[in-house]
Amino acid sequence: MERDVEVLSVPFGLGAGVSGSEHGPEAVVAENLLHRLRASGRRVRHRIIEADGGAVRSKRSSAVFGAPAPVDRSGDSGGKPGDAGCAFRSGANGGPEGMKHEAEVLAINMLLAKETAEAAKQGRFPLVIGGDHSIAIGSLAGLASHYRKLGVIWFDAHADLNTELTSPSGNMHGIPLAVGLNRSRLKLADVWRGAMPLRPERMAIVAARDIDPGEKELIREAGIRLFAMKEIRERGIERVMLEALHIAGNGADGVHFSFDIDSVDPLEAPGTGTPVPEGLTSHEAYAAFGVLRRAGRITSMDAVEVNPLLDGRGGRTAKLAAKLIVSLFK
Ligand SMILES: NC(=[NH2+])NCCC[C@H](N)C(=O)O
Ligand SMILES: [Mn+2]
Ligand SMILES: [Mn+2]
Repeated sequence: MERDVEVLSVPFGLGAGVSGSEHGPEAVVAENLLHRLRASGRRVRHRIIEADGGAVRSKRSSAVFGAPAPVDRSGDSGGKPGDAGCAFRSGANGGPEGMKHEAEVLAINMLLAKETAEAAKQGRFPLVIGGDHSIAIGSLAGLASHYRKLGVIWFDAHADLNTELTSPSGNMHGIPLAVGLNRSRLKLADVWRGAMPLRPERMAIVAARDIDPGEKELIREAGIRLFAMKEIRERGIERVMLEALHIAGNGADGVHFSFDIDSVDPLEAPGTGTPVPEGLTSHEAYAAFGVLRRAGRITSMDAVEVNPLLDGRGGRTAKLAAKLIVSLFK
């Protein structure tokens, strides 16, 4: 039986270094998303998850902490230790480890975790539309309380495996997968009680090509399977996806698909805050989604990091994201 879809819009962007991803859900849903999902024969329900009546979404650090506005880091993958930008690490903008907007990220994710846990429990398919990728913390926390053996397929130009100690940027969207593994100071169960930490053996990262030193070390040490662009080009995305499914689905009672739009090449998906060249073509992305749809193993999904403010006129990145999402269901 096809599951009903619970679309959870999360207009939250404070986990990213640049603003705009908080407008992602509106732009993606505006592409007739709900109607197109219903046309796939599913029952679809849509809810918007906001902390603080939504006030938090527009507040950046100056307003929240009374501290100076963040300096321009010219994309948040910069700021290697020793850079001037690293003043952030101990600056007034972050928490104890220099992470930015940690309290807001925790608050929104506690709300979201409740929703993904409840939807999964009711047998629905939680489809979380972000927002920056820090909201995957809440998705994972809720899902990992219902599914005791959750597998994860992580589509991303990045590994999102930094911890509060290794993050070069202080941006919370760089750490969600480390939180899922309970490798960070913030633990999955702090977000939603009863959440089981993810197992690295049931994790596959696809299309990552901008990985920080601390993340590389964690990938190596934990033995996480990473499908780099080189391997994708050599073997083809279909074969890679079958193996990714095999890994994530191994003994799993649920498989979460976390889709960061920056996995796709910026030539085709420019509307995102941390673009990295040499990514997937849209054709490869469709092929990947096709493999996932046919396998029928995916039980929940995030679609994150669409930034309409960087998308130019026409909103091609939001359009692509919506089309890809729909292709997972029909
Ligand atoms: N979800 C994302 N787009 N994450 C980008 C992370 C970039 C970089 N690795 C950092 O930790 O800041
Ligand atoms: Mn990401
Ligand atoms: Mn990314």
